[in-house]
Amino acid sequence: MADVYTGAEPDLAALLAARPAFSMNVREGLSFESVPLNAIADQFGTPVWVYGAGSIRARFAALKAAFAGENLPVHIHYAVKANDHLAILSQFQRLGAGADVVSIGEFLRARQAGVAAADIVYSGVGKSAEELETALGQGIGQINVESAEELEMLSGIATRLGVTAPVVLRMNPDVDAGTHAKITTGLAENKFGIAAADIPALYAHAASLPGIRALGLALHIGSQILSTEPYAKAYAKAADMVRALRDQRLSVEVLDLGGGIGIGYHDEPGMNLAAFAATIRRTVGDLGVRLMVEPGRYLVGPAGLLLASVILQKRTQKRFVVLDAAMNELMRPALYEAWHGILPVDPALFHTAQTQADVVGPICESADCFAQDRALPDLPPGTRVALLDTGAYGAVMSSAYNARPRAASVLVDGGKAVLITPRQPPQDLWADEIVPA
Ligand SMILES: Cc1ncc(COP(=O)(O)O)c(C=O)c1O
Ligand SMILES: N[C@@H](CCCC[NH3+])C(=O)O
Repeated sequence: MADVYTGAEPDLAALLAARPAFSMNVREGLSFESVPLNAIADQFGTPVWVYGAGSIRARFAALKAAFAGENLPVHIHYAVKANDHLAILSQFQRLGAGADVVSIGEFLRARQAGVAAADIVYSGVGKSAEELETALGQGIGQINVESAEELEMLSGIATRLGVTAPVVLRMNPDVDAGTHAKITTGLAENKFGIAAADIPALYAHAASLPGIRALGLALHIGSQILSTEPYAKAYAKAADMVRALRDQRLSVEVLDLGGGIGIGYHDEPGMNLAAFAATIRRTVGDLGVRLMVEPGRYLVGPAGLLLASVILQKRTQKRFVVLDAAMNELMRPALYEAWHGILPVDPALFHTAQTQADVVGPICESADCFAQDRALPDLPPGTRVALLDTGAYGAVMSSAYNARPRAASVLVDGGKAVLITPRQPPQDLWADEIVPA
């Protein structure tokens, strides 16, 4: 194994060691699921999103195994918002996952990828009448209602269509998920869900409304949750609510436990899946309800990377590494000050002395910065870097800001890379714009 690379600086080596889908070879450089990233960049150009089907399968299997370890029949609904590419959705469809959607666009994407309407759950604080009508018309499996107003609207639409809407009420448990303020959803001050105090009366009302079948409760307290503690608190409140509803002789068949399972981006450990499953069993395992979860980030975050090339390095008061990828591709650092690992693809670069650098894109915003004061080797123009753990909330949040066309994406499976989105020709950016005469 003489050509396996072992000489990286500690931080780079630790990033690599913690990610089994990556390997470093002195001849081929950094590979992802056995495909050299330089070969992908040579063939498809940069910036390019790279997703790994093997990683997706392994992560789905690990989550299923954790539930099986607790003897818990929990159905997994993949949260489409994390990565809505049809190639990714069809991976989950083949694995037997349902889908969790928050717009009719996501619903139609999941349908297009072959997910049965009955296996789709629809959440969101502002579903339009048109969206609800389409979802009901296609026989959606579950609508997670987030307000009394939405419930009335849905009852009217379902009655008009002559169908029964399968409804779950989303309870806001007022629990702090201990995550970034912009991605916490289960506090009373957040816009999501229905206050716990209002649930009993609204559930009883739902059970009596025409066109509505009240199936149960849902909750989702936030994203990138790293400890089981907030889950334990929220799920205990949900269990109390199920019992209270049953005491009122209301039928509760479903409990949707939401998503939010966190991953390790830097040196923090990701969620312990066994502990998560044990928390579910302990808090809601004996309710005799159909349990479901809606993870997104956990399933796809580490299964993707953004591959970029260095345009140039410049030095003012500071050292800047300017990439051909920018905040329009990956918004998380600008939006949440999120930390993403950055690995050089060329093994020779691992040897060179590291100095502090800001890694930035070409966009005219100082927020267009992927990393500040990051210890990195010299990165000459044309060399490639991988921005790690960007399979979730990466491409889905990208924009065309600064008239930057959409980057290509590639799916790696069985040691082969296949193009799944071509790079957008720049002229497509204005192809559907109308200039009045
Ligand atoms: C209702 C709902 N379900 C599931 C998810 C998926 O979250 P995550 O990607 O953190 O698992 C979200 C996003 O936070 C959500 O709002
Ligand atoms: N977009 C967020 C997660 C939001 C989850 C959706 N409710 C992120 O990148 O971390």
